[in-house]
Amino acid sequence: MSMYINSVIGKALRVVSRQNCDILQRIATNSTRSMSLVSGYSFETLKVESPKDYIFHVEMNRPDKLNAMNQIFWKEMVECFQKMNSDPDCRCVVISGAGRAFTAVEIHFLCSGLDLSDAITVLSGDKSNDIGRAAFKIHETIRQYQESFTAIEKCTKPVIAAVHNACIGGGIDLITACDIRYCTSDAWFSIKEVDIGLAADVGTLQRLPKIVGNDSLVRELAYTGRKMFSDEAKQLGIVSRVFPDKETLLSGAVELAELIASKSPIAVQGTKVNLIFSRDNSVPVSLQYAATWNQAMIQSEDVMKSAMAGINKEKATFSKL
Ligand SMILES: CC/C=C\C=C\CC(=O)SCCNC(=O)CCNC(=O)[C@H](O)C(C)(C)COP(=O)(O)OP(=O)(O)OC[C@H]1O[C@@H](n2cnc3c(N)ncnc32)[C@H](O)[C@@H]1OP(=O)(O)O
Repeated sequence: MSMYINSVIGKALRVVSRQNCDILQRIATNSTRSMSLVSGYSFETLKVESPKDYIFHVEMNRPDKLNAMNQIFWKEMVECFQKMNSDPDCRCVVISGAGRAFTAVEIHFLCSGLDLSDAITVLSGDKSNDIGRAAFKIHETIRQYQESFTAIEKCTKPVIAAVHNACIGGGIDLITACDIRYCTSDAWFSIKEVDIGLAADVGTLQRLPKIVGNDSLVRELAYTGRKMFSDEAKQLGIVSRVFPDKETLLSGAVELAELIASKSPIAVQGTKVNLIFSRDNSVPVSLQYAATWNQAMIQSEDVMKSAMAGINKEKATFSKL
């Protein structure tokens, strides 16, 4: 019994001393950090800033083209989210679009990096271009584009999509890979692929039905490409909050990110991993996975810290992960 008490006291002391180190470290960081680009995150199509401790704001940054997604974007998304995944200074991400629209995918880069007219040539049976080889190449490209949004799911830090104005085609693929979606009242959504003669192929058809839980409506939207406005998106649960304008949207998203980032990163990231696992697996298999996950994670110092903070009505701070 005394061994147990000693170990609890020992653990608690270690927790408190690390808490103090954390606080000092945070004060030091705060005094030097300016609200600017995060170093090491230099991209052409994405701007990454840190508005608050542990919060990263990724802004799609091609405002002149309404944040159309070009080849550089597809590549940079993977690099950026992989980097944030292993960055201990990042605990929660907000993604938004610069300028007047969230995103309107650039149609020139469909089909194996060719522009649309090249693609049409291939599809109309250009004999100089073997169909089998072209298909393999296109397959590879589509898989790469899929990875650009799967990278959002693979990043264990929660990602909040802040959508204003147009969210078209690939924009919906992107936001359905995010954890939480907020939008402005002027936001509208369109599964536009059908209008360019395509079945959506980078995530919408796979993820949206699991978000919405209304199969009939998903089919209606996907077969017609019709605009869905923010009130309908909210009613369906595609977005969880609607804000009057972009400014309030972004501050609402950052506020939510701050709350998430104040929790144990072990708990938050474990929750994301388990939610995604459960979405893709049966309840019994997912329960088994959760037990295996927590047989290790429950031993984290964060559990003790959280419990003590709760008892003492204090705010816990957690070491970097
Ligand atoms: C493997 C496949 C992976 C992904 C597949 C995804 C499929 C899709 O995303 S399908 C959807 C494709 N996108 C569209 O159909 C949207 C096309 N754009 C529009 O309909 C309009 O631009 C608008 C969004 C309704 C806005 O209209 P408006 O306000 O009149 O602005 P514009 O003058 O049209 O645009 C301003 C500027 O942006 C450029 N731009 C807009 N959309 C695209 C785009 N999709 N691709 C490339 N560029 C785009 C537009 O050309 C203008 O540029 P300028 O240089 O000023 O001319």
